Amino acid sequence: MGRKFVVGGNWKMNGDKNQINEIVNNLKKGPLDPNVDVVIGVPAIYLSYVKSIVPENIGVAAQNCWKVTKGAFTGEISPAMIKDVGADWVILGHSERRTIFGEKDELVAAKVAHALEQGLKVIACIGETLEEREAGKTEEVVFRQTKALVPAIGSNWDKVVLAYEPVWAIGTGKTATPQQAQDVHAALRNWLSVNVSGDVANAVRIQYGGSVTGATAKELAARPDIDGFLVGGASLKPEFVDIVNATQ
Ligand SMILES: O=C[C@H](O)COP(=O)(O)O
Repeated sequence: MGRKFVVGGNWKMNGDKNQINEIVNNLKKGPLDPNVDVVIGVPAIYLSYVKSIVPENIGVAAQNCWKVTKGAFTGEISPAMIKDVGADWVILGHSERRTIFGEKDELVAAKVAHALEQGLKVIACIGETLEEREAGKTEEVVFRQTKALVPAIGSNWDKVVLAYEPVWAIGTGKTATPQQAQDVHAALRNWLSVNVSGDVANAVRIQYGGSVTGATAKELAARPDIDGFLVGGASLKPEFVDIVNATQ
């Protein structure tokens, strides 16, 4: 069976109730391809609100969480809390968490392990910086980031979506070419077949993220190892529907 296309909208730190109503109304209007999994990553403070207005067929994700259930961690939220308000996904290891907030591979892995243990599904992000790409280190970097996740994921690969997001393409308007993205996705799948298993490599969905728009989505989606997108800026706009429907 083929891999089901999965499109995430990562709103980042954007939106207020008015804008959220507009985005959700637009998603309701769609129409959204029923053969695509859609997940929206919303600011933590709006998780409950979004859950109360969004149709059941759209998944809701937190954009981060901490690595234990509860305790003295001011400002953090736990996977248990995310589940308690009805959301069942979390985005972890986003490059903005890694670069702005200094999250290292080990911390991302600990968060992934705990989120999975608590029953959340995880969009785990990896990707190289421009400097790393120009130094020819793209594969080295994404393999290192993925390797750190392997023990954290264990036998839960069916609850994980990998998001390959080259940092130089995020929010820059500079989308990776379909071939650049396909090459990294194929290399990742090959790495997984050698280091995890052939079954996991075949089944895991790998999203591309980085300046995806309604105009660029179709060509990217046509590549064999691109199984969906993680969309930032365009997920706040009506064109998100076109991105969801890119395989039609
Ligand atoms: O999580 C989404 C990515 O950071 C992509 O963001 P962008 O589509 O605004 O480039």
